[in-house]
Amino acid sequence: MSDTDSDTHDPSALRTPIVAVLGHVDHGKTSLLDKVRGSAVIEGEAGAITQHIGATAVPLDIISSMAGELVNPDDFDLPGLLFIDTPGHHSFTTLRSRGGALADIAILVVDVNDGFQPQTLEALDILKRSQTPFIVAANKIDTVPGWNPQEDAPITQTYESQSERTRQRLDENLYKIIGNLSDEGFSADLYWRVQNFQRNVGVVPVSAMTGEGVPDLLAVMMGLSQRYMKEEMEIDVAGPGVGTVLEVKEEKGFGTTIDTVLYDGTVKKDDTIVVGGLNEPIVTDVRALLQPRPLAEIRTENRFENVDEVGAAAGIKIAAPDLEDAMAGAPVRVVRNRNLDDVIAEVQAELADVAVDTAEDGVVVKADTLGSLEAMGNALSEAEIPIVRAEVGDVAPRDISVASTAEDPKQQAVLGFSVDVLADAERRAEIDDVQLFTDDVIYQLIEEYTDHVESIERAQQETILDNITRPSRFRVLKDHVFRQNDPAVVGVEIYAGTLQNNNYVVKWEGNEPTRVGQVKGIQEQGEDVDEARAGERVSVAIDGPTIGRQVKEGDVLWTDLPEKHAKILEQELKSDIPTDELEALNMYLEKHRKRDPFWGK
Ligand SMILES: Nc1nc2c(ncn2[C@@H]2O[C@H](COP(=O)(O)OP(=O)(O)OP(=O)(O)O)[C@@H](O)[C@H]2O)c(=O)[nH]1
Repeated sequence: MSDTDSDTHDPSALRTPIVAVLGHVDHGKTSLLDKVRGSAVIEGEAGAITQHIGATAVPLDIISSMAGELVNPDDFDLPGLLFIDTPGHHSFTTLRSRGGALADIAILVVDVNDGFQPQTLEALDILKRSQTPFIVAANKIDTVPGWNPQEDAPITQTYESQSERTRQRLDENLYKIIGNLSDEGFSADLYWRVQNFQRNVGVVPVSAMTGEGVPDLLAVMMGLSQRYMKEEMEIDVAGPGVGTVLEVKEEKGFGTTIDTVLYDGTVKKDDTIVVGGLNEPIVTDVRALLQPRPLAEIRTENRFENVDEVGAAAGIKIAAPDLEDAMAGAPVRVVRNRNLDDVIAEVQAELADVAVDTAEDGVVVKADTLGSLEAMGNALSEAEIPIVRAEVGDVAPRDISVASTAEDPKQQAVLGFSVDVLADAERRAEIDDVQLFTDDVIYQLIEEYTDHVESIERAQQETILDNITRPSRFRVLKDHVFRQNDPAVVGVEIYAGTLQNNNYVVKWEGNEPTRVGQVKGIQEQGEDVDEARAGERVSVAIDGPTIGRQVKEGDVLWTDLPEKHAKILEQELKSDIPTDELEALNMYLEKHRKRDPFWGK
């Protein structure tokens, strides 16, 4: 960093970049956060890192001592990094600010052995959509066979301590990850080869277990923030605070509180704030600003410490009246010296931004936060599942009532993402026959619902199939005439399809079909059966013809398919009938269409 740069900006006016951690389950998000926090505590001795509500602030000097020579504090004027404590893309989608992601920068954790997994792709999709710069932590390098661990060392030093073979194994896995990133449209490389972090994604090999590569990770994040995000970090330190609700929580002695990440300005005790609520913006006065007590004092009666003022970026618990309807993911704005109506309008505009498109008919969707509701909206729209109502909150009886009025049984469903189902809602669902789906992973939730839709569709098809005449083609066997007529009884072999009792039978002469009679019984080896399938030889009683006249030995006969049935079979049930039946159907259609090209269309 040049001197001129640091001269022109007052360092106190730059806020801490907010960092979020994403990745597939078990790839090590929590461990990596713990490692950074744990190392920071050791490096900084007591009190150097500050525990916020929902976040941990690691100041620049601590980062510098953790990263060693990789981070020279004189090169930076950003105050450090603020790590959001809840990993995963769920919290990431919750953490939004004016139309974008609240996190300024993200770490995508990928298990170096496991590689890309479904939630890695989901996380990438979210990062792409929100245009959040990110780096990839290729985690668990210590599990590469033959690994020689170097506690907390930078990656170059670690590399030098590995055997040729081990290094090769690691490299292979790293290049696989780089290839996967490229498949998803991100040009990526090992971080030390990346010149422009705005254009290329840097991959940092790390171990959350041994701390190897953690110095590199911190250095890259500091560098990236300082170089490309400094302007966005400039805030009006004394200005009215702006933040996002992380969580709405009941707190003994304080009533309903909102855990908030403040990303601009300050919030003070007694400030009037506007908070996004379920029905309308909530206007209230800050009664208390609460921070967790430092670790050493955690045993005291009171878990929180009262403060008079907080500046961005910070995680803070706000206690104020009337917060019951506050929504996680909703905006929080301090009014201070401004027109209240203007601030309310700003909050309303932000809420309108995340409104999910609803249709006349569709499923009911509930989610725990505004951001996750929006993510559900996107995912459902991609899956072409219409939504009739989308709201933040637990599944309540009135959601069931709405779902129960859907005409299409497939839409008599409630999809709840990361929410609870209230007991009376569950009872109501049972009575009203409304299907409830809840999950903490969006794609799984959608999969459960589409499976359900498919099973309904299958059942519908099966009912149709039960009521439809099935095609068949069969031959009257030579020397198997057991009775001439009233009814005629003959041995037949089914070539294709299914011959069923009571089917009418047709014979083609040239292009002309003639109905010759009706099946009045099928016997297989002396036993009465309802149908005979392709390949089987059975004896059939046919009421109508006399053998030797309308029907002769060796004749090929067909089930007489009503035109309407032929049409349904061809247009809707093709994939539901066996191949041989389809073959019989096609031959039958072809015969008819020689005569009348529009038959069965
Ligand atoms: N050997 C090794 N194990 C690791 C490393 N990082 C994480 N693990 C282990 O991998 C498992 C999953 O780690 P977590 O940190 O819980 O993973 P996560 O991504 O936070 O998982 P969820 O929060 O469940 O999504 C744990 O058993 C960790 O001990 C690493 O670098 N090396």
